[in-house]
Amino acid sequence: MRGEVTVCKIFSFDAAHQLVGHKGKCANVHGHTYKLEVVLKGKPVAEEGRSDEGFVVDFGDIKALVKEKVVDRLDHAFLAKGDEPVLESLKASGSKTAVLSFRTTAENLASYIAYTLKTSDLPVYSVKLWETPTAWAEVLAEDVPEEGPSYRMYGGCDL
Ligand SMILES: Nc1nc2c(c(=O)[nH]1)N=C([C@H](O)[C@H](O)COP(=O)(O)OP(=O)(O)OP(=O)(O)O)CN2
Ligand SMILES: [Zn+2]
Repeated sequence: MRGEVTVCKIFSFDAAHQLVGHKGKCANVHGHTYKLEVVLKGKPVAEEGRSDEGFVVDFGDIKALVKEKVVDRLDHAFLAKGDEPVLESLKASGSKTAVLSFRTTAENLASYIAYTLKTSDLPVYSVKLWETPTAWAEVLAEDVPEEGPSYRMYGGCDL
């Protein structure tokens, strides 16, 4: 739309996961330093003299919300679907886990993050999640179904 601007805030978090049943090495428990790019789109605030004059959303406010809703929940956690053999022993030992109910692919995680932020009052345009320095998944907010990503139809989420 005319006058709109996209802005982006970038985050990073470390997490472990396991793709049970994967044909290759990702069937092992392993970790990633994920990079998360959150892109927002809107018209910059026009009112003169406001603290947020000229901002789409204050980068500091984006940071606080994305940290609270996403990063702090996933950082240094074992990201689980729920069927990983190692999950119960990790929980029993007090390790941080995030049981998401979906297979923890980059695609599903990006969809989960896009839905979480879209339903948190941010004018989200897109979410790009880098799983490795050479592989990412991107979800446009307009492509997230109203009822949420399909995993919500067959499972809950403890976050
Ligand atoms: N479409 C997807 N394919 C794969 C995913 C995924 O989430 N979506 N995930 C994995 C593994 O979890 C892991 O990310 C391995 O990915 P890969 O790119 O194969 O990792 P490498 O370390 O081999 O990367 P290089 O940069 O090529 O060394 C697997 N597939
Ligand atoms: Zn992986």
